[in-house]
Amino acid sequence: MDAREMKIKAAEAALAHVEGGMRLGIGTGSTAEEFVRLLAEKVAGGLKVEGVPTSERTARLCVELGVPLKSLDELPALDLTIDGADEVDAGLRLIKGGGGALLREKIVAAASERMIVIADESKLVDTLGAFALPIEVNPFGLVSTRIAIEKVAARLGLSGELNLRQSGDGDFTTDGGHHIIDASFGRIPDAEALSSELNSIPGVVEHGLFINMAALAIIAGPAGARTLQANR
Ligand SMILES: O=C(CO)[C@H](O)[C@H](O)COP(=O)(O)O
Repeated sequence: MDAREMKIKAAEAALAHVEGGMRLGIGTGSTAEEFVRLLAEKVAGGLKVEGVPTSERTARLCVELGVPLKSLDELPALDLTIDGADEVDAGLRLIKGGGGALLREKIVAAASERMIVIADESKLVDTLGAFALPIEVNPFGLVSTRIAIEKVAARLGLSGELNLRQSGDGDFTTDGGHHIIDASFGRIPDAEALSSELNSIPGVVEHGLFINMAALAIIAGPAGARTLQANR
């Protein structure tokens, strides 16, 4: 089974949690897009759901495939969000934001009664941090914000390169008009502490640590999909 087939397996298993009438948060990334494709088939077959997309990219795919969309202001309380992740640990702590949508993803997940993460098994880790942590920052005062991030990291015994994410024509800009610093800290033994320290920096808009947000993770490997439950 190749990586795409594993993503489809995870998306199929997540679809089993979707019921008619649900208000869905719809994630961003290649795994979430497999979910959108499967959801669109169900919608074409008569399933009635309304979705709130977590990015312009996901919104475009949903429109193309006929998945009905609303804004989060129109549907401020959601039943379920299905989204991918860059890393998942056994406590269902996540690193997200590889696709640059972490702010809307976190807002949408927080507005949902439940979040289910879908991923292939390459995303499952013992300790978060092999994937560089995306930190969404305001373009104003970037240098100061960067220094503040370095200080916070040093207090927690972390260090590593901070790279301002680039796209084809310059600095990457998120749907919200911000930039992303990818922080290669390596192992993050205390994700909770790093999360709250980063949240205290004014230039940090949001970061890609999702803690106590996912209720289930559906992880697909060659033998099929298995479900990990948050123990809280
Ligand atoms: O957080 C995300 C986007 O901001 C994605 O969910 C994450 O990057 C995983 O993407 P993929 O399913 O393509 O590996």
